[in-house]
Amino acid sequence: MQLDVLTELSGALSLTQWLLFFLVLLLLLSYIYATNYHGVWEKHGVPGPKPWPILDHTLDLKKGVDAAFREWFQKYGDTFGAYGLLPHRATLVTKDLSLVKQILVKDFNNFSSRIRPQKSMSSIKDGISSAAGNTWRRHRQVTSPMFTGARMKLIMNHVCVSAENLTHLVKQHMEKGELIPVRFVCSKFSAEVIARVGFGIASHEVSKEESEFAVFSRNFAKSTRRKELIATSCYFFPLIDNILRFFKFDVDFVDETADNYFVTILKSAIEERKEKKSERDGQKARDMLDFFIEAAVENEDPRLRDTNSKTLSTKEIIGNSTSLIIAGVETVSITLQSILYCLVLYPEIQDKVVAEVFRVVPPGVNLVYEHLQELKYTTQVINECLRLFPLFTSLYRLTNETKKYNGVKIPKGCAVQIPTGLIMKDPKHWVDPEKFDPDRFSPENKANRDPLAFMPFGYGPRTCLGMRLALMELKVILVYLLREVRFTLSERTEPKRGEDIKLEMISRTFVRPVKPVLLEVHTRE
Ligand code: HEM
Repeated sequence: MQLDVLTELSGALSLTQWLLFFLVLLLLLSYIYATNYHGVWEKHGVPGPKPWPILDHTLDLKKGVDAAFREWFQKYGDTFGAYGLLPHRATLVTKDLSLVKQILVKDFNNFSSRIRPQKSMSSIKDGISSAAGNTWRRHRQVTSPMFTGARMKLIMNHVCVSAENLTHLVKQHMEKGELIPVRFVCSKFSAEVIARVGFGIASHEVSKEESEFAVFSRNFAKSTRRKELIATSCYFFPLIDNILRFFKFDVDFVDETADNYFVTILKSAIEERKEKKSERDGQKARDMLDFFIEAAVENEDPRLRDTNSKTLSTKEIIGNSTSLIIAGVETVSITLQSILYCLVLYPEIQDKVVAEVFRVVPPGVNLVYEHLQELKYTTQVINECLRLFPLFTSLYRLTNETKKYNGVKIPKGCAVQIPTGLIMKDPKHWVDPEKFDPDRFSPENKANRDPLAFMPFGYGPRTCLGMRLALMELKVILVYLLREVRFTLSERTEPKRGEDIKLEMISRTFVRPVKPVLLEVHTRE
């Protein structure tokens, strides 16, 4: 009977009518799919902007995420519900620090998974920053001992060698009368540090003119306009992403060539270390790879399912290694770029930092770990740069189960976005927030502020794993550079004297200057 109806219908409709019918059906299904998560916040009484069908808030966000969020915070208060800020998710956005504390610290178990604004199918998908729940705990147990204070003290000499190499490179540019391409030279430094302390690769290998390790780690996260456009479409229809990947389109924010390069060198390094493992039994780990090898088990090992075991499969070791490279190279070099930019904008602050550096580490004295604690004003300057030029402007979490916090019900599966960039400029916590003022971080001023108002490295159990290493690198390099040279702006530099720096958001994840900073450099008298 049904077959008869269909046969009759197929005869009654022309080809064009059939095509139209399927087009309307496709649009209808797309509409249902793209809006099936709307209404969550209305149901739970969380205020927020109304989404557009299919486009969610894309049109509002055209003025910039910060501008749109500021407007919505003004209208709806410190917490609002939105849609599609993360791919195909209802997203709770909050700058209410007591709710932030519940999410990042007090009820961490309900928010232990991170959600990324963009998906990657590269090796990093098997590493710590993508790991969820119990798998993340296992990864963190293996990796945390690599970044303790005692470990930093042990590896500081490697950082110093790399800092010396960078200072030499800067002086070479200076002698040729060239401007300093700050991000380029700084990423050589941070790549060299990771190569040495991570994988035991000698620094002269990395400091070679355009070494592969340095070039690939600088270009590991590579975004193009085409990729950004595709990523935006995938927000509404994540299926598009899968289809494009199936047909081998390059849509990943991680550069495939760089990923292949690192996976290849890591595979052979892991094999080599495993073979020599028995020779090193009982000896202390020399680098991060040694820590990984200690935790290495076969892919099918049942201990991989035990949260408390310190184990990783080979795939996870590779994923963690590439995650540390991607997380450790550009982050430090872009931050160093902002710090040097702030120092040239405020020469009187550069003078104060230099005075402290010479007081703590006088000429002829070798820098040691204990000196770093004494660089109090330099640390204040670094913090103020991280506040004004945060690399990551939001933290993201995924809710494991439906729960109510401070009267706000957050349903299971919803994303949470904490706009740390805006919190670090919120007049509620910061007087005259746009002003560069390192004294905000004096002990007295810090004591009067909620610690959650300053989160450049995140907060709680899932905070940045490499924070200690990053801060050590930044302080060491400032000591080495500022003892030798002075940075300035001129008519030749980028930005020129009197011009403002323009920033852009890459892969909806991190912020960096649109044009790489180029500075003048002079010998310090
Ligand atoms: C100035 C430099 C850096 C900044 C501003 C920075 C910032 C951040 C932020 C905001 C997070 C997310 C935290 C959260 O979700 O609560 C993060 C995570 C992470 N960072 Fe950093 N980071 C820096 C340098 C480094 C370095 C040098 C390394 C290692 C070599 C590193 C490794 C990681 C890892 C592995 C994670 C993921 C941790 C996890 O999921 O458990 N970072 N970082």
